[in-house]
Amino acid sequence: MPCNVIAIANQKGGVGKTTTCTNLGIGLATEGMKVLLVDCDPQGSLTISLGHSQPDQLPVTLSSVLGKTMYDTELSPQEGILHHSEGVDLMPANIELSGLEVSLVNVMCREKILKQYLDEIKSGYDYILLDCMPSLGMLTVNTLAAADSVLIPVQAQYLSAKGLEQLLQTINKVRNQINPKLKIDGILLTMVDNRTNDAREISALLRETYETKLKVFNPDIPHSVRAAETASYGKSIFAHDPKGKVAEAYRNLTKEVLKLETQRQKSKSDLLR
Ligand SMILES: Nc1ncnc2c1ncn2[C@@H]1O[C@H](COP(=O)(O)OP(=O)(O)OP(=O)(O)O)[C@@H](O)[C@H]1O
Repeated sequence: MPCNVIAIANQKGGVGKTTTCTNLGIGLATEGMKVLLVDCDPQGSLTISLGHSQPDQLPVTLSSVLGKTMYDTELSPQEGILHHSEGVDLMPANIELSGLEVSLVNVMCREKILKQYLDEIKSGYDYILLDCMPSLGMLTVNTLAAADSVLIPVQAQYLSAKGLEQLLQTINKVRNQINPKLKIDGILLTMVDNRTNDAREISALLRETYETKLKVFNPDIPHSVRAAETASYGKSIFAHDPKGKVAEAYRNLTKEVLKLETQRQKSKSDLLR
């Protein structure tokens, strides 16, 4: 199976990108996939969520390996990659990534530095998930240029829905100018509290607005205090609350994502016939 690179993106902060990256990644690893999670956010939330509470003390991070890629310095394939007890690999990040984003501006092929790096290591993985930062800057453009597809977590709130249009425009631009094969896997509604009318209405509105053009994953990810706790324990929802509704929702998402790949492989082989 070829490696699938999925960017988990939304320029709005706090919508569940890191939580989705962690739980989808560990979900895929539980299904036997070889998975690398890449923290593409200088806040280092994914790195912290996977148990590295002091990302600034890590000797090698995404900024170091991208720096080496930029200046054609030799890089060993496993350099800086950490292993998590639940079966996924992690390329961590810390605040140094902000500095790297600034220096990207003066580099040739600046949109494709992350892609160049991933092309070197992707043969060892079935899935690489990119946890994007909450912006549409050069790092996010790098993730979209490197990805085969984008998965968009959206919190069921009015303002999240507005920001989605901007993100879809950026994805279109990247598709037209840099990465014509970029697909959208779908929108994932997160932190849905079905006890409130507001959340139910917005959730229904988002489905109504986008379901004709894009996949909206079913079911939503419910809101749960247990899910909010996982980052501080450095583990997934499957380890922290295996029988809870959020674990079940992320298990379903994992199955949906695997199904998408099977469908793509099938349509490719149908085309070749
Ligand atoms: N299903 C959920 N129920 C309750 N809280 C959640 C859920 N999913 C995520 N959270 C919490 O919401 C907050 C934001 O989630 P997360 O960090 O995954 O978002 P993000 O989009 O990656 O944020 P940023 O844009 O800052 O990187 C975190 O405190 C997280 O623990």
